Amino acid sequence: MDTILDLQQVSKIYKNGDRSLTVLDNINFSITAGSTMSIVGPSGSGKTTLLGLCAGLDRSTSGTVELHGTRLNGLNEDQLAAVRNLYVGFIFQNFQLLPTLTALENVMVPLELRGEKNIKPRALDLLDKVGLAERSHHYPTQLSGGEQQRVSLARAFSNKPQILFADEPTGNLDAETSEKVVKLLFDLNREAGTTLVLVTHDLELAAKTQRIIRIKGGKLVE
Ligand SMILES: Nc1ncnc2c1ncn2[C@@H]1O[C@H](COP(=O)(O)OP(=O)(O)OP(=O)(O)O)[C@@H](O)[C@H]1O
Repeated sequence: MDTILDLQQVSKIYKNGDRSLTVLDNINFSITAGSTMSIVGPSGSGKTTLLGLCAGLDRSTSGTVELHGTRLNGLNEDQLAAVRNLYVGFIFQNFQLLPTLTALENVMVPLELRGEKNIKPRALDLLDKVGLAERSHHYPTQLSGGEQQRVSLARAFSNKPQILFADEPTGNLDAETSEKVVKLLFDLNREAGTTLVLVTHDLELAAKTQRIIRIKGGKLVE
């Protein structure tokens, strides 16, 4: 089986003046391509930080992170962004849609960044997939939390990611919308073979993934 993500002795220390906070302490794990995994643990235990390091959004203080065979340590910002554009989708806890762009334009951004052509119909297709084609011209503030989350999913899908990281994908959603979003995520895994890595407090959702790792006090307890 191919490994898509490998972490060796990864630590993260935040420095604030002369104070330092060790958030992650010697984390080791790897993920098989096409599999599903959840990261669980108490609030403040470092789950979001870990997800950011895995996705190349942030850098570890020590240790190595290898994504799709590329060692992220040592890459400059442009190289990191290129790796993210090629392989990674990310769904943020608070959606992080661009407020001055419509739903459609938000979904078009990764396609533009990849230099692809004929992107409008493709972005519309993706919005249709998440049930929002009719709201494509709405701005984020005109959409409910669940709708914004689905735009954020469509945007992440538009990258055709090899690996999708989702931080609390159901955190702000009602039960019905949450079910729809979870179905979309697992459909993507089944149909496109996208590796899923979820951070969640929802143990029912975590139990749907093939593997669960627990972070506690910055350490991994599997
Ligand atoms: N940029 C930063 N600078 C300094 N400290 C940070 C930074 N980002 C996170 N932290 C601290 O790191 C710790 C872990 O935060 P993180 O968001 O990774 O935890 P979490 O497990 O995802 O929490 P939650 O479940 O509440 O979202 C917290 O104590 C947080 O205050």
